[in-house]
Amino acid sequence: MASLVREQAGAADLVVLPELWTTGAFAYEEFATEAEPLDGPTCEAMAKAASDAGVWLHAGSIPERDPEGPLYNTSLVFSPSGELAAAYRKIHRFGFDKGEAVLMGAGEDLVTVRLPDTTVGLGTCYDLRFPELFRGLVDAGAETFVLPAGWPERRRAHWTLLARARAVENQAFVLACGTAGTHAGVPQAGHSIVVDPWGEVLAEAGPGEEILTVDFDPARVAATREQFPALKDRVLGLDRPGSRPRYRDGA
Ligand SMILES: NC(=O)CCC(=O)C(=O)O
Repeated sequence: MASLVREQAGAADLVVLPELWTTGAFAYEEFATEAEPLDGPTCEAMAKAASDAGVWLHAGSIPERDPEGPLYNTSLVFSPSGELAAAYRKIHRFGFDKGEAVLMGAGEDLVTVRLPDTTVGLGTCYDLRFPELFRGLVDAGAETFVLPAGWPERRRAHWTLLARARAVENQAFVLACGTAGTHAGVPQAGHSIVVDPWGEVLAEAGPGEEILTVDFDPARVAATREQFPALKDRVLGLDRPGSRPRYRDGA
């Protein structure tokens, strides 16, 4: 993975990797054996790859071992000088009563990170189904969402639909990077996708392993929000701390 990142030197400003690529999102038995702390060998290698390539690197997520807590599914962002600029512990764990949902702890913090031209809000895979997370990230200043995933092929229609929905409703870019191949018997969707703030798909990968390259202008977020200021018309603020929605039955 580090050599693939290094190949982007001079070609990309930001490189994005998928979810749990050291194990596979469905290789549950490997989470504990492969988990490592945020100063472990994978983070070290990714920090070095980012600085060697001189790129911002969203290094996807890894199983994080917190010496004082449970495992977490943690996404990592490194600056071009190899600093860990952000770590996001996945809030919505997938699996219902098994897998990640029982093997990992839930993150509690919404995380944004300022890149030179855009503020990035972080989400991971299953998080894509929870619009309130992304609205919270918008309230924290996010203009671009970066979302590593290990999304199964059998729900690929949801992947595309939800990536576009999160882009349209938040008037933000969505950069969603998915694993390809088959992990622990689960065929992966691939189809990494980049959606613009109007909901149009700027680029989409195929089902296999691929490097998807896209040029986008972060200034389009402010322009879209100004030209079609729907975000200003939010009324209920159900997701705002202290808000008091009123519910009543019938007339
Ligand atoms: N790794 C995941 O979070 C999988 C999510 C998924 O399969 C779904 O939302 O569907």
